[in-house]
This record gives sequence, C-alpha cells and structure tokens, in this order.
Amino acid sequence: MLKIGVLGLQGAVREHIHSIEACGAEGVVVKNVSQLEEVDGLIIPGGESTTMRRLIDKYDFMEPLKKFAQDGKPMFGTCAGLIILAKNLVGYSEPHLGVLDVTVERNSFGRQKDSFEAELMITGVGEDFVGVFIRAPHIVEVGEDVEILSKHNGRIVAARQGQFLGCSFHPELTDDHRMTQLFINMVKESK
Ligand SMILES: NC(=O)CC[C@H](N)C(=O)O
Repeated sequence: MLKIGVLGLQGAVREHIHSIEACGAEGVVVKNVSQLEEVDGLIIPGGESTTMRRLIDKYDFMEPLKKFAQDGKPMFGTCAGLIILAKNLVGYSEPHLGVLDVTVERNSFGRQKDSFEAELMITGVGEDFVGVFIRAPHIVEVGEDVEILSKHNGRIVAARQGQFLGCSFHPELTDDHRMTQLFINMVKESK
C-alpha cells in the first residue's frame, strides 16, 4: 500500500489523512524527521505559513525536506503548503523550501473574500471541483516547466511541475477526493 505523509507540525492535518484513506492509501502524520523515510510522498497542509516555517526550523525539518525533494519524491502543498513549496514569494526576499518554480502572493483574494468556495475546472481532475479558499494565496507567475492546472477569475490556483503539485485552496475540506487522488497517482507514477 502506498504511504502518503502529511507534515504534522501545524494546520489541517487530520482532514488530509482522511482524504488519503478515502483514496485507499495509508496516511501518516509526519511529526519526526525520521518518518520522512517511511513515506512515498508528502502533503504540506494549509494553516499559517509563517507559523509552519517556525516549526519547520524548530524541529530541524528544513534540510530533510529539501533532501526529500532532491530525491525526487512527490510533494503536494495546499494553501499555506503551496507558500512553503514556492520558489518566490511576493514581498519576501527568501522562499521557504523554494522547490516549486512559481511566484506566490499570500492572502491575495482580498478582505471581503477572506473565505469562499468556487467551482473550478482542474486539468486531470474535472470541471466541477469545489475549491474551498481560506485567506488563500494565488500563483502570480509560473516557470516554463510548470503546467497550470486551474484558474479562478484569471488567477492561477493550481499548478504542477514534475513531482511537485500546489494549489491555493483546501482540497481536503470536502468529500470530493479527486485532487488527493491526482497526487496519489503522481506518487504511484514516481515509484
Ligand atoms: N488556509 C491557509 O492555509 C491560509 C494561508 C495563510 N494565509 C498563509 O499565508 O500562510
């Protein structure tokens, strides 16, 4: 059985585990660096990227996460997780992991729309995926190897570059597990 880890330092961890299990894979809450060796792919959940980064540093996850990426293992960042994966962040001089070749702007859907749902057309997933956006970031620009998978009101909200997948919304907060399945398929292909 495929083992999919969810970085368990902060954020919407349990919901991702539930979604992974609904797709027939094993979900592992990754709280220790050594657990990275057990998993075939890793989800970095939504939450608060600055807090998550602080905990990544505190528990010495930065180098092991970079190695996980260098080893070609698939990674999926959702919302704050997308911010953690991105190579460039608008208004910041340094990225966090900096592995997915996109530029991301935080909290970029404006105050009135702090949280909202929108039906999305997502390549490889479907035409009617309900995305839950919570103080969501969006992708401002993508590098040339990056495939844009979805846009909402002209803004890029999902993209893939080889082993890396990122989205602005929270795919784990509905009972529609197609986005999680897309990632699990990437993990299968990488084995
Ligand atoms: N739902 C989320 O993950 C919100 C992300 C958060 N606004 C951040 O900048 O980290």
